[in-house]
Amino acid sequence: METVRFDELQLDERILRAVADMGFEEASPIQTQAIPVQLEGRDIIGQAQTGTGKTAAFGIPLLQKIDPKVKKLQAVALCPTRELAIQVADEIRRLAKYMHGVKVLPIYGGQDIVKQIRSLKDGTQIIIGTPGRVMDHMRRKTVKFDFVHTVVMDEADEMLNMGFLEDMETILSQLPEERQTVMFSATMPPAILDIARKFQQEPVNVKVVKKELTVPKVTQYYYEVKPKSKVEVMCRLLDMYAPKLSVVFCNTKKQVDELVQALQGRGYFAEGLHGDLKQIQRDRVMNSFRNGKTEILVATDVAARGIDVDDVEAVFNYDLPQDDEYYVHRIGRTGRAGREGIAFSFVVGKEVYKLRDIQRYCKTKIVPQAIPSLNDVTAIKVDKILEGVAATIGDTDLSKTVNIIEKKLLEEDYTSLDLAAALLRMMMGEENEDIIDTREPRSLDELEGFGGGNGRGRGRSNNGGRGGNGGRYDSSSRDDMARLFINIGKNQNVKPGDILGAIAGESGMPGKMVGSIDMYDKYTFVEVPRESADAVLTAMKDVKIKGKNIHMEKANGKGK
Ligand SMILES: Nc1ncnc2c1ncn2[C@@H]1O[C@H](COP(=O)(O)OP(=O)(O)OP(=O)(O)O)[C@@H](O)[C@H]1O
Ligand SMILES: [Mg+2]
Repeated sequence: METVRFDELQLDERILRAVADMGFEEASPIQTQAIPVQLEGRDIIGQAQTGTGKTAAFGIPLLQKIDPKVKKLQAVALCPTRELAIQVADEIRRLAKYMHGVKVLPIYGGQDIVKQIRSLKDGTQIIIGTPGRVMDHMRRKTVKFDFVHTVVMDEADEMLNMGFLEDMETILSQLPEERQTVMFSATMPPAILDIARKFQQEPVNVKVVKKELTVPKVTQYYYEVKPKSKVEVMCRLLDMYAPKLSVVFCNTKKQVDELVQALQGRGYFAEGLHGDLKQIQRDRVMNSFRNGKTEILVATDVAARGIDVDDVEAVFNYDLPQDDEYYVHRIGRTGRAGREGIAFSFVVGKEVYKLRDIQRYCKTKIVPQAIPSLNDVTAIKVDKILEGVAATIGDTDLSKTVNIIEKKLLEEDYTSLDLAAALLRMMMGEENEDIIDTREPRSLDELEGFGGGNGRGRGRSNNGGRGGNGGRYDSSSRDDMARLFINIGKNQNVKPGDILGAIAGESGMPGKMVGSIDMYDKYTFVEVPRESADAVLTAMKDVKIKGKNIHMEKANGKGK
């Protein structure tokens, strides 16, 4: 991918200086392509892989348009989470370092609103906020949009997922019509196009995602585990790979709390982050993680999007994410700005099929790994202890200790070798029997059928762990299936059965021919045999489901 130097982008000299201070040498591909488009004033939909500098890709042109002398709100950026609002505000502040008189303010719920109002009055030109809090200020008339010329939606698709659609619509409808509207994310599901159509004018699509949605420098492994052994497996991996910082994703707040307890109990520096914590606690945890005191951040998906912490070397999917997109964002917390990273996913039983779907969606390779055996972990531990021994011999005066040992050896009838071995044994901890199955799992590419099966199904030769209950998932192999998009989902109270029923009823195709039905909040993907896809689309043209007129189209790789 062709990139340019920042000084080739016709940027304000003050921004160039700030960019140099930040240590950026070249513009990243998304920056190279998206900055000129925005400088022209065009609306834009920007898609690029995680950690490739989308913040500066919108932050730089936004700043270039700010007039520091005008002490009025000029630009609004919306983000899905508080942590992200703070981070984006920090990055824009760094970029604005030499633009004296530019004030950037993050605004989010849980923060003292009176203080916020005071700061807003103080000539703030740029706010970075969560939609809810921005709405709040709008209603109180403590923000005025008359001079706003730029609005950014960072992680626009996530704001939709979180149900911010109405808030976003209200905010956007209150902004001056003459404005630039900018959207960025690493994933752009079809639903986002509705927003674009509504609020943007002839947007330019800038897409620099390559073949795969995930970053190539992130090695992706998965482990087939039993629910009971997850904690143990995680600790083994933490010990084996010793990542500087890790982010661990769980699907529920309760699981986050439980895992944090388990890890702390085993002596790891772990802290939890989720939506039930008070803002002050969330800030404390994030700060402690950013400065390395907390080595393991255990979080729900609040930390999946946008969060940028330099030394995150590993991401764990302790629970597999519900949606394919989340996998991309979660593992994107490592391998940022060209660094390397490693991602570990745990699958229990038939979740392996879900992971196969994720692999297809990301167009990447998620490689099966055997769980490290206790012997593996012990070997690593021993190596580390012995490295420590060598270091101590190298730089400590041991003469007094040697005296103690010499004396002891004269009194006892064991050798110095026995003594060293005993000390090592004591440092290694108890020797337990390894109760975890540490054989290598099957590769995702070798799986047959559609899942719904009965657990792990080890045998490679017999039946490959497939469902085997005559269910509809068994009818064909997935490559024969076409994926269709429907613009309704869980939020409309629609169940998979409603969609299945409508398709079977309208097209006359037997329900069991329908493959997987993936429901999201606002849309659904259905698989039907490829040769029947057109007939289904025609049959479903003027159909209502649950009283709603639906629209169906081929997914064309969207969403998968
Ligand atoms: N041109 C550049 N050269 C080097 N580093 C850069 C450059 N642009 C941005 N960075 C750094 O790269 C890191 C990732 O950037 P950023 O957070 O903007 O990624 P992103 O594309 O928004 O990722 P995500 O999809 O996860 O939100 C940041 O630490 C940022 O400061
Ligand atoms: Mg980002």
